[in-house]
Amino acid sequence: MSDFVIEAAGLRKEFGQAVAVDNVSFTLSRGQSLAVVGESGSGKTTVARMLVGLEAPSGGSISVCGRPRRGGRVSSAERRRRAREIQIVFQDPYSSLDKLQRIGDVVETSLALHFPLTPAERRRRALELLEAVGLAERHAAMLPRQLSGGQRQRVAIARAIAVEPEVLVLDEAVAALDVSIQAQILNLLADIRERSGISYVFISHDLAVVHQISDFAVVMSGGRIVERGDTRDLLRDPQEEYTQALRAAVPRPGWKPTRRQPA
Ligand SMILES: Nc1ncnc2c1ncn2[C@@H]1O[C@H](COP(=O)(O)OP(=O)(O)OP(=O)(O)O)[C@@H](O)[C@H]1O
Repeated sequence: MSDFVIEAAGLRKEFGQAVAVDNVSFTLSRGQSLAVVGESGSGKTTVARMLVGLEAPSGGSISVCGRPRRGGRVSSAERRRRAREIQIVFQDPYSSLDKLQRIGDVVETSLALHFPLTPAERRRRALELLEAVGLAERHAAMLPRQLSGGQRQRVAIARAIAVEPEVLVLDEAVAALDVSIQAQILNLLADIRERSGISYVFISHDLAVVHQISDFAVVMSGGRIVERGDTRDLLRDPQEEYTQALRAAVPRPGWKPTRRQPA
């Protein structure tokens, strides 16, 4: 069996006349964390959406866990199987959480789709998962609007890891959070990876964040990969002007964070 959990080869996506992604190839090994980095409009989100099947490639191929992903209609059993392989967490979990669904039920619904558990077992597992992302039992009874942006992002992560996927794609998953909350979520993700051996594809425009979470990075500009390598090397010694410019935006010691708008 292939050691790669993701093999993307020659990926391309056209929207009408516009080419959003052009000849993008990379692999991800089990337990690794790969960053896809680039400025706004570089094609990162389109790559993420193709990986999880939300967008069909115009060209190229994607294999997840050694199985080629083909477009077209898929059975619900196949959809469930794919969900066990790869999950995604978006920038703003609020829009992907049902506003009327209590937090405990969000996680339980995810479990119910994938595991034959009794209601009591499911409840227990949901509480364990919430605890694993730093939420308490009392949060289970709350609605999304009663939580902070950082707490909502924890719920989205709990819902995704409930499925025990091989790969988690995080699309600007900490971009809307305060710097201190970002750090908490990044630590949480690092813990989860260490405990479970999950692999990450971490999509971000922010090299400072990427530095903390990924082993390898690909740098995208205008839909193409312009540079790739070990994240530390890329940050220390970027070869491409574009990467150098991205790096220039990384905070240095003494830099004072400006508060971002909460999600
Ligand atoms: N559904 C769509 N229809 C038409 N054009 C699209 C669509 N989705 C993305 N694009 C275009 O494809 C290009 C890449 O967009 P994409 O969202 O992948 O970039 P990005 O690097 O993730 O940027 P951002 O961080 O701002 O989302 C952009 O020019 C965008 O306008």
